Amino acid sequence: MIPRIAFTPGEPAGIGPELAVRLAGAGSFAQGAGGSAQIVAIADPQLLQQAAAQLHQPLELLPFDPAAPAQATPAGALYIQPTALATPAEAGKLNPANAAYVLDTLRIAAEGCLARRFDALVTGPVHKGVINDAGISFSGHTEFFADLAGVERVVMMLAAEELRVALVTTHLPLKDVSAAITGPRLEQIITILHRSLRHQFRIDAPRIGVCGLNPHAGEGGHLGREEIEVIEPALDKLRALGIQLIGPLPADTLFTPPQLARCDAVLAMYHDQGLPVLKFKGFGHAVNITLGLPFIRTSVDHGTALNIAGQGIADSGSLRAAMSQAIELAQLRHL
Ligand SMILES: NC(=O)C1=CN([C@@H]2O[C@H](COP(=O)(O)OP(=O)(O)OC[C@H]3O[C@@H](n4cnc5c(N)ncnc54)[C@H](O)[C@@H]3O)[C@@H](O)[C@H]2O)C=CC1
Ligand SMILES: NCC(=O)COP(=O)(O)O
Repeated sequence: MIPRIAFTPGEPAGIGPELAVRLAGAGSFAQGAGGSAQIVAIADPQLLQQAAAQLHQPLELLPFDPAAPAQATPAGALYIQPTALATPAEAGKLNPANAAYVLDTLRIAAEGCLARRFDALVTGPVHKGVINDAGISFSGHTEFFADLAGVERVVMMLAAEELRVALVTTHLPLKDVSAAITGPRLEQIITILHRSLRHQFRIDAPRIGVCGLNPHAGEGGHLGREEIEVIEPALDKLRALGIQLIGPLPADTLFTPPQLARCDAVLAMYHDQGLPVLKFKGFGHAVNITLGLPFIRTSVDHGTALNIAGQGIADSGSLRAAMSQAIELAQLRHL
């Protein structure tokens, strides 16, 4: 089976367009770890050709026909579903006029996944700020796809070699985190994480390490009571259902090698509790996976990198890893 993968390069002024060209050049999806695939870029063709010219790398854009059987993408090429920019993009210079274009590409890709025209979706980085500057409320792909698919709860998990970190809360101001950590939310998140580790990552009896929220996991209630009042009762309920949970442990204890060796995944309470550790371990080849959606979605571990956009020095390792992971998950789904 040749999976058909939708690919959105993301913010047109960021490194996404040049990473698309690098991805095509590497041809890693034609003969890569995940096997062969048909990659369909949902993007402005001129934008991709402009990036190819900047990199002095040829890029062939092949017309995408959803009615034709999926075919492996040849090295040096991408299939394209053309989507027009509102205005030409300049590397490194954000323009709110193109925010609607970015969201159009995401919507086309996700709707294609929901309609089973695509087997998975790989996203490049978007700039959340410029979309909001355009007057469109947007906090991230994760939340956008959950809304579009009509799913109440999804889980953001980033995976590098030997470390998986999932988050209870995602793009939330720190002052709102405590109130967002509720028993029902923890139960939903851990259930989705557990199910995905079993069925998508083929771990029979996953062990999940859970961070506390407060320093020293609350120090017995002297440094915060969320562990005692919310987290521990939720974990006890889930343990009674047979889920193996370690914690809540202080995050600075859980993220030590002996504790990590006991866990198949770590659940962090908020974005910057878990992701700095993951990025220290695997930045450049880690993959962001949204669990709990009705379709497979993976993404890069980095942002738009405006400071280096257009210079031809952006590392495509994480995009290639995200592509391989999506191909692998799509193939497993069809077994
Ligand atoms: N998957 C996504 O759509 C993500 C989007 N973002 C968004 O990206 C924007 C910029 O975020 P920042 O915090 O500046 O993070 P960033 O990841 O864009 O940049 C941080 C540093 O890493 C470098 N860097 C990032 N990717 C690189 C690559 N592939 N090769 C070489 N160097 C690379 C950058 O040059 C910069 O020095 C924000 O709007 C943020 O929300 C951030 C993370 C993920
Ligand atoms: N730090 C990861 C991140 O912000 C990616 O978010 P999303 O756009 O994939 O939801």
